[in-house]
Amino acid sequence: MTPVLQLDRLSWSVGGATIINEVSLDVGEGELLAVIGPNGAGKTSLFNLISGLTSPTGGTIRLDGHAVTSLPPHRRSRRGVGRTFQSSSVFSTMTVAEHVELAARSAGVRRVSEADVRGVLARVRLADRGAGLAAGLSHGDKRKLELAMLLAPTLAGGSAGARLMLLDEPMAGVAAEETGELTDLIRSLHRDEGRTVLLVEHHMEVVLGLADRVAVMHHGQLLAAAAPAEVMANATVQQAYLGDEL
Ligand SMILES: Nc1ncnc2c1ncn2[C@@H]1O[C@H](COP(=O)(O)OP(=O)(O)OP(=O)(O)O)[C@@H](O)[C@H]1O
Repeated sequence: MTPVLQLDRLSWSVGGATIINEVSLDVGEGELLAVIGPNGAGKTSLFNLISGLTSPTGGTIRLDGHAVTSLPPHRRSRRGVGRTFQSSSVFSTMTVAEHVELAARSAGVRRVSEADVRGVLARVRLADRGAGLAAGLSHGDKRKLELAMLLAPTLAGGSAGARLMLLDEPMAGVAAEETGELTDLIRSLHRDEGRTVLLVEHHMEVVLGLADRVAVMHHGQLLAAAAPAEVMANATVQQAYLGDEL
């Protein structure tokens, strides 16, 4: 089967520095791949390249076998690439439901009913929070809202929403007691709905609890991509972490 995502010698240099250095990686349909690595390894930069926020200076990106290397972010989003960011990005003056509606409309959905919005919010366990301001949500619930926004294109029979979800540190800023539920939610989007997930995460218990495979970045290079246990036992990976005193 053609991988959902294929990176071939992907590189990105800026101001004379090579930030991403010839990364080649295939991600299969329905796979949950965690991307780990010390601070500054290039994880977010890799997400920026895959989502189209930045353009590579070398190599290619394929989605479902088709080159998307030079497509702008909104065209990739229409092909099912959805992304969340390291810091949660909600609008303080908008309600929770309005966020979902906005995400649906910007994905081209014309008619958005209250029931549709409630359905998406229920999917992320925020069913009773729609009328409240997003600013009033806990960090964990803001993260759930961001996931709801990735699912929003499903409204009114639109597309299936993000099939390839790029989640950049979804546990950042989330209270310890909320991480379990958020982890369950990500697992269910992956296992129950078959969505392909790339996850950048520093919490190793979350990575080990979720990932089918772990990719390790270091100084812009891909050190390893393998089953979690294999990666943890890899001497080069251990050296990369110890060397950076993580
Ligand atoms: N636009 C840019 N211009 C110059 N350097 C950049 C730019 N974006 C990122 N970098 C540098 O590239 C390197 C990788 O950054 P990136 O944010 O991708 O790392 P990361 O692995 O996501 O780190 P963290 O775990 O701290 O979030 C860092 O040294 C960063 O300073």
